[in-house]
Amino acid sequence: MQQWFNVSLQRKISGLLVVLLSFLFVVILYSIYKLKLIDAEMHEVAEIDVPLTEMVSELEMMQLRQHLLMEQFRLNGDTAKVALKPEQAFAAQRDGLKQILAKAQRVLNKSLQRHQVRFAATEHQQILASIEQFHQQSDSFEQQLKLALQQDQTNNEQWLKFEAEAATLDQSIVAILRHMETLTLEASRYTDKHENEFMLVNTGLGLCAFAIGVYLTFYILQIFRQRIGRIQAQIKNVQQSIEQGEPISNPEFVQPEHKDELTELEHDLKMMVQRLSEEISNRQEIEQQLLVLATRDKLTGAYNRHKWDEQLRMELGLAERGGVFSIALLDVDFFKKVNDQFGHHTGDKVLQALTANLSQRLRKTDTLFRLGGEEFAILLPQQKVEMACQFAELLREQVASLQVPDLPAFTISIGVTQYQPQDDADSILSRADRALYLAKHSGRNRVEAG
Ligand SMILES: Nc1nc2c(ncn2[C@@H]2O[C@H](COP(=O)(O)OP(=O)(O)OP(=O)(O)O)[C@@H](O)[C@H]2O)c(=O)[nH]1
Repeated sequence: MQQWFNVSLQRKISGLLVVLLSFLFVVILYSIYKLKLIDAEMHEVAEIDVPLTEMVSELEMMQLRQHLLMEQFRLNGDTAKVALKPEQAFAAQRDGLKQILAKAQRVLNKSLQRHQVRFAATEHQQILASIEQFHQQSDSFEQQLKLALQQDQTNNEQWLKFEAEAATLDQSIVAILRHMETLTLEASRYTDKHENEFMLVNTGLGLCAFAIGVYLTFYILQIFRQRIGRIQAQIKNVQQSIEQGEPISNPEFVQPEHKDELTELEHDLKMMVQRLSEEISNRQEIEQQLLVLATRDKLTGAYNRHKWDEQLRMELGLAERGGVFSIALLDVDFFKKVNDQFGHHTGDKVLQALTANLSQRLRKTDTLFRLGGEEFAILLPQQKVEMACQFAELLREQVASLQVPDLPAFTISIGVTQYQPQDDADSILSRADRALYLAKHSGRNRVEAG
């Protein structure tokens, strides 16, 4: 069974069709066999039972005629009133009777020899034996009647004896007739029964074949619908992910239980979806890293000069339409000494500590940039110079009081300026630079506005 699931789809469908066709083949074979049987039975009825039924009718007629004859002879006792003499009348009667019985014997003998009698063959033989016996009784009766008539002994007593013997013959004939009738009736019932069986079984088998066909069709359609549905869902998933540039949500990857063309296709598609999902995730990660590299300073993590230029241009654009903003330029005091005294590595640590401290204090809208060396800038949107100076003073104080283990204390000087109409990137930066220069030359660890 397990192997069957692993064969190709074409072989699966072919297998199911072979099952269905085999079933239909059996149904057809059964029908042919049953039809032949019924045909043989119909032949038997036509060749045996119909002639026998006709003979039964003829024998009944003969019997009636014999009764009439006997009655005539008995009542009249005068041979002149009937067309034939009694012995002639009985001989004619006997000949007719014998002819019919001989015909019946021929039909039965022929059918028994040809093995056409399928039903109750022994009973047919019994009929033959009864007919034979009747012939003997009839011959004996005829002899006695002939003798009695020749000796003219046809008195009442004699007629009563003949009547009794004729009644015995009658009974024999009646027994044969009833036997024949019973057999023909049972034969037709037997044929009817076979026909009904044939109809019933064939209808049942036909319905079974139909049910199997319908089941197989729906089974195959269901398999296709499920599998193709899953493949379509995966393709849709991939399409959405490609359109949105997002990794594929929950890409399932289940090892297929059985192998055929569709499961292999499904499996390949899932592999492709998984790889695509990984590639999209990797690409996003790389894009994120590139973005960080392009906009952030590697040492401190603050935004770099490139980002500063971009943000400053944007802020200038907004300010030209009526906005306001300030910038603060800040520089570590005597940083060269830190480097010289504690080493370049400690100098780096100082820059990192400064960045971390400033970043903690900034508002969400403010941004810190490292412009180069130990020089930093803060962009303060919607801030006038007074507020910006107050904020810069706060930052300066906090840096001055900063104590970081293994790092020397350090201070910063800050130059603050506000956007002024007609400002561009260079002019506003130059003004801030001049303010910083002033702070440096005024003793450092100071905030100056420009
Ligand atoms: N450790 C370290 N030092 C740097 C880095 N960038 C620049 N410097 C050093 O910073 C020092 C700046 O020195 P100066 O321009 O003379 O300024 P200063 O010593 O801070 O003096 P003032 O600014 O006048 O207070 C130089 O010695 C540079 O080598 C850096 O990324 N790391």
